[in-house]
Amino acid sequence: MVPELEKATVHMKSPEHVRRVISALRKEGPDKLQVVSDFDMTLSRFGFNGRRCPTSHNILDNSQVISEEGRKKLKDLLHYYYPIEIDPNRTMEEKRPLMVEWWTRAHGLLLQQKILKRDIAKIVEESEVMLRDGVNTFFDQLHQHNIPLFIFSAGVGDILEEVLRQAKVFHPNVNVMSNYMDFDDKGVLRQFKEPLIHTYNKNASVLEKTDHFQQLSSRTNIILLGDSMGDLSMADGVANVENILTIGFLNDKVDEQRGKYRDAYDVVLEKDETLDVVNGILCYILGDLN
Ligand SMILES: Nc1ccn([C@@H]2O[C@H](COP(=O)(O)O)[C@@H](O)[C@H]2O)c(=O)n1
Ligand SMILES: [Mg+2]
Repeated sequence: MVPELEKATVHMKSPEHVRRVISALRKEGPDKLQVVSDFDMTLSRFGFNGRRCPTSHNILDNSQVISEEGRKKLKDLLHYYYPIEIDPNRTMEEKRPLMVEWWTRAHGLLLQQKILKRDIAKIVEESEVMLRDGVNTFFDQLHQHNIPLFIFSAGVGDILEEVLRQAKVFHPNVNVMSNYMDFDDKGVLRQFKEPLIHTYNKNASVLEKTDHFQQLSSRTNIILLGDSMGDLSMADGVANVENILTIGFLNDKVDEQRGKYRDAYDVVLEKDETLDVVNGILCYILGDLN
């Protein structure tokens, strides 16, 4: 039904459940469907040619507008907190305060740097960010069929929006919820807007000021894409979910995290830098409409 599900990167705890959900999504059609996706390391690539690709935070951290000392401090934070973020032996409850600590300290350092709004396009242009292979097909299929795509990211909203703009995929069906920068009247970064979104609070608790999911109340079928265990709660704010297919990219510490990912996500894509499987599933669901 979806040849891409035969790829060696694909792992499913229950292929039968996956088949059943995909059939239901196809039967009910695009008018009932919405897609909820993480950004960093889900729509963007984790690595290329053996090197890590930057997250939306890293795009800023590594840029020339940050002093050498600032860059070093931001890197030190990454090296300390990232292993905690992905540690399969710690609970989310243990991780939450530490993630708040990481984001707060990193944003505090960025605030000391006099980042200008007008520099964002150049910062992104000069970065090493890469979107996953197949990203154009993904965005174009959703746009063509008026399927809403909600990008729910603990990254930096202004940066990720610019990445999408430069890739020419920021279509009107795309909405973003993320950490946005607040600039003063001279265009200098003065703070990050509330609420702070980190890896383990991507749920209805930070969506109070938006009625995005309420506006889409007839779309009770969901495809959810993520790369973290925290991403699994991104669609918790959707009422009356009928069918949900969760697809998880397992990018890092694969052997250690495999068990948890296979238990939690319907489809796990191990070290797969493409959107081939997602596109194959969408292509099947949209079937004759394509
Ligand atoms: N200072 C920081 C804080 C977080 N990160 C990474 O960003 C990712 C969050 O964005 P999503 O789009 O994936 O929600 C997360 O994986 C952190 O590792 C960072 O690079 N720097
Ligand atoms: Mg991510």
